[in-house]
Amino acid sequence: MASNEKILKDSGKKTRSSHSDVQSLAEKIKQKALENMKQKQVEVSKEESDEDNQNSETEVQEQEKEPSITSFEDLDLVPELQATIKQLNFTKPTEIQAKSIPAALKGSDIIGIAQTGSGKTAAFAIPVLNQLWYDKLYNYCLVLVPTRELALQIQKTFDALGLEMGLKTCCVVGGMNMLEQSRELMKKPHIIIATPGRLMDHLENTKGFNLKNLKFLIMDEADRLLDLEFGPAIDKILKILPVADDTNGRRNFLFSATLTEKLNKLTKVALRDPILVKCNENNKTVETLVQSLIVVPGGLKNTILVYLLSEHLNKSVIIFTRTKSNCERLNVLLNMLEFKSCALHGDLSQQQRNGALDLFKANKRNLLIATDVAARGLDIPFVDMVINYDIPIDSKSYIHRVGRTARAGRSGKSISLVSQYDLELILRIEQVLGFKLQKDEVNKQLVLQIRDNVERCNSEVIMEMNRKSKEKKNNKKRGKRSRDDMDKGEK
Ligand SMILES: Nc1ncnc2c1ncn2[C@@H]1O[C@H](COP(=O)(O)OP(=O)(O)OP(=O)(O)O)[C@@H](O)[C@H]1O
Repeated sequence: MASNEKILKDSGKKTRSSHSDVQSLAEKIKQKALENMKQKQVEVSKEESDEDNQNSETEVQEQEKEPSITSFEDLDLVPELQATIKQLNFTKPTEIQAKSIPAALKGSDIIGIAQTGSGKTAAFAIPVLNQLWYDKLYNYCLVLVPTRELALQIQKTFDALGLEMGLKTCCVVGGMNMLEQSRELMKKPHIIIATPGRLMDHLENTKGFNLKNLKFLIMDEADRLLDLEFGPAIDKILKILPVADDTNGRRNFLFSATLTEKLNKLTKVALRDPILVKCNENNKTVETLVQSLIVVPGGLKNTILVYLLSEHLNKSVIIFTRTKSNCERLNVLLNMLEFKSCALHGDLSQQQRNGALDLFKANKRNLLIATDVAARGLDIPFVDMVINYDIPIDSKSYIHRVGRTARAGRSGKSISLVSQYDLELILRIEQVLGFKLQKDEVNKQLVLQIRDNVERCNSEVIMEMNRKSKEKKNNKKRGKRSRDDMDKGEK
């Protein structure tokens, strides 16, 4: 396992840069960003405030402030569900559960807004399963989510809560075998957890599959699903689903940590007099999360990351990057420096993605390097720390990323590596959070001493990655040429 001493020994070189230069450079960067900030009048999380300002036609009634129950026994749930709740050691309902489940059991649509790691999945799964016990219908509930990993995770939560009910669930996500999914859908599952694109594929192409029986539509990470990226698929799905306006119509639950009820896009979900349940709306992130930043002078980001990981050896850490190539590069670099890391990003096959997550969850790798595909929803109970190697471009991504730690009341830490180009983003995030992130200091001498060796390894990694991508391009060209020759041969 790498450590700063080991990396130091390998480098051998002494460095000459003075530390006060690094300090004064950081101050200069900060001043520059503040000037830019004032000059550009950067609005606080512009996309959120734009949505907030748009009038929404969705009339929402806010749930009373105090939760109406303090234990799951206060809820009129079927014994099979009470039993599995106990088996899962859910001793008492979280705030979002205590506030939203009673309203859901009474038949209301729900807009649930609560911090990351606060139990939103069970908040929607429990009322659905309780009603399913009476209705006993297949294709009963559709849960839409933005990522495949989150779909697989929510399926496990439903399976655990529905263990005593003979529940059948089906996960319909991209990157997995379409035919196998069709066969699973033909077995008439009660609960379908899906990403929008693949669900549309099945609705359009899988014979005999339809959602006419649908009684519940759940949108987890609803604000992400209502983003432009998912727009076409979501619109098509909503057009196909049974209408929500009559008394026996479809029920709707929308949940997220960063949903705002003023989203004018909510109207297309056709919510029926939804109850708005907001928990801790003033604190975007949980109190048990310690958040800080390190101002990184140019060219030192890789070194400071390695320094931090060496200072927190054996800790379970998720490192977020903005790009897949940074994700891949860091994974190769950290493994070269004898860290135990794995990568999770959208260019990997689903099998590779699932494999990386399983290795990390089983603590066979204590470092997971990921793009924002892993930012929302993933519930890995013992993540000690989140490091933003690249600062996310919007405050919502920041809130979801750091929310991968400090879950279910546990403590956690996040550190954001801030270069001179990121200071405006950080200032904007701090304005959304409502407080300044504390600034961590590093042992500059040690950082400067390991820099040469880290950067030498990094250059080797970049050369190797460039060689591989050239090889891949040449193979593609060769493949294309041989197909063209074959075509010519056939003519
Ligand atoms: N009542 C409860 N008591 C104890 N633990 C709970 C309870 N409800 C949920 N949990 C646990 O809390 C963790 C977080 O739950 P969940 O993933 O549903 O949070 P979330 O609010 O959906 O988070 P995110 O916003 O990141 O998606 C899970 O491990 C879950 O098993």
